[in-house]
Amino acid sequence: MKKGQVYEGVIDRVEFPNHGKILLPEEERVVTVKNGIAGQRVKFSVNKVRKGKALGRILEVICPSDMEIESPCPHFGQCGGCTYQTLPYDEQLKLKEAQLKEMMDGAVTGDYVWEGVRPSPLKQEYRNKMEFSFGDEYKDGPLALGMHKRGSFHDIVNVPKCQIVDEDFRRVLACTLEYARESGLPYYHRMRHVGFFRHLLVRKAAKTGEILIDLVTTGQFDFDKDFGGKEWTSRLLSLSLGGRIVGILHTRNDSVADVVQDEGTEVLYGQDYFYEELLGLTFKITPFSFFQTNSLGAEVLYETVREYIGETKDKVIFDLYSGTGTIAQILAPVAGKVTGVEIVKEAVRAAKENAEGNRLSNCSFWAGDVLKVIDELGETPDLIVLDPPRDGVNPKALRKITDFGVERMVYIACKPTSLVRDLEMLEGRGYRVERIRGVDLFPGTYHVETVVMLSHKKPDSVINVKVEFGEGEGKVPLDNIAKRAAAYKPKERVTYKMIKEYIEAKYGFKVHTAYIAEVKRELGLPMYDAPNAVEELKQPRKHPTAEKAEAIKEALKHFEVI
Ligand SMILES: C[S@@+](CC[C@H](N)C(=O)[O-])C[C@H]1O[C@@H](n2cnc3c(N)ncnc32)[C@H](O)[C@@H]1O
Repeated sequence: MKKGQVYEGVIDRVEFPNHGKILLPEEERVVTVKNGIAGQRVKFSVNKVRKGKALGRILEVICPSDMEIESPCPHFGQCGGCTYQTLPYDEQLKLKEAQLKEMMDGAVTGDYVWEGVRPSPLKQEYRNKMEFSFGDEYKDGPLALGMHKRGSFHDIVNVPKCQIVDEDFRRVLACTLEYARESGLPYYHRMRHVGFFRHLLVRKAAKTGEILIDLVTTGQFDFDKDFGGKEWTSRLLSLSLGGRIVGILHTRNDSVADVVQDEGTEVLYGQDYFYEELLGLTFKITPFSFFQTNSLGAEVLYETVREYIGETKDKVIFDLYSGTGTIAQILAPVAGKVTGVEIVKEAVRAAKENAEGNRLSNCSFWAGDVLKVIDELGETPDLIVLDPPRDGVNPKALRKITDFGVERMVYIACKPTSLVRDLEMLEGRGYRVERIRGVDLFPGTYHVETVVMLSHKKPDSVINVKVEFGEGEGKVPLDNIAKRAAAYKPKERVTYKMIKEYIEAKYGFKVHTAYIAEVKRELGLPMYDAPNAVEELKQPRKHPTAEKAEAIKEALKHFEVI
């Protein structure tokens, strides 16, 4: 088998997140392809070959799987947003259940109660937030506004009929694209760093119907004179929508990174926030703070948290990685006190305002990194809820969290592979997994939320053992203890900085963080995203030279990462 060769085969199964496995017995290989469905006969090309494994790319689906239906979305296949639009929803759930259960069975050592995956109340039109990108529809235009094409970091596909958002999103999208095309201004080219249009952020609350719209551009053209921001605003306001526009904003972003970054936001109409309701409470949401993107699904998720945390009367609860304070406020009415910790200041401000608005006086919120802030809180929790970003919890922070020794913890994970890593440490530190339930907040895609209830193991009985240390019969030599302690000492997390410094000292050249990330990704190692990255990273990946890739691998070996 060689790189570039084309084969045909049937996808045997799909492993999390979207890795289809094709068995080729004549080649004695399993080829992994992305975004397929079990049972599909596909034509694929081989991209990489390594020992018994190979990576391929689907070129064509020759015969669909028996399970498949016609996609409700006409953009499916071209658009990089969804993976499973042609799978009936109950099959999507079965797939997520099987994948999640397999991962959890592999990660948890004892018995636990597996509670399946709860469906999203809405299968389509469920998102309350969408971040559309500007680009070229074809190589030389015209201007497009939509999603990244599947497998591409550059090309944009227009998605006027996107099915995971409702008609209001589609109308705002169409109106903005039409107006942007009329203006004749260019989109911001991420490689050449020239141009104007970058992203369109649309948020709409499922319960209140309030809509917030934010156009993100560079400062390379004048927003009023060249683009005509006022005219765009009045066109939006004249749209006939099911919901109500409460704010239209313009955010300037001249940074090179291809994520939405706020370098100054101007309110063109109304206000720079909107309100959403969850489980009877009201939340003020600002443009850049985290809020679950499926409001009705979030209610199912938070109900699970409330059920898993158990008896909370008079208890002190820590809500770590608290975002706009949703979980803290949902638990506060039945708890003694809840303390939230969140790194984004804007989210913390919103959380405090929200708690006031919801008349909850037993919540407090602290801005900062969980790793540092929990040392400064000056209180000890009885129960802990953890809802970390995609990378999971920093191992040093997890150590401190487990040091509290609370009786029960609830861990919410949006990336099960990070959860698997953290469960190993939690079990190693005396926690036992009691219950696990998935909640599907992202129909049509491979993403799934996982909620885990953990309890601290308490001894059933205590036996007193007398041990004498020293040399001689019946005594335990002291150096044996030191050796065993060294073997159990947890490894320190290896940082990008350490790898860079090692390589510079040994090889005399510098390596970019993105190169290290690329090599780690290639090796299938866990990745640590930027804490505040907005959803998916859309920057083109950087590829190191062979020499640098080898140096990085050697450094990873040196630090015992591989
Ligand atoms: C998955 S969200 C959970 C938010 C919230 N629990 C909710 O349901 O809306 C994770 C949150 O962790 C925050 N975060 C990321 N790294 C952090 C850190 N080191 N310390 C504190 N918060 C962090 C992010 O800004 C984000 O708001």
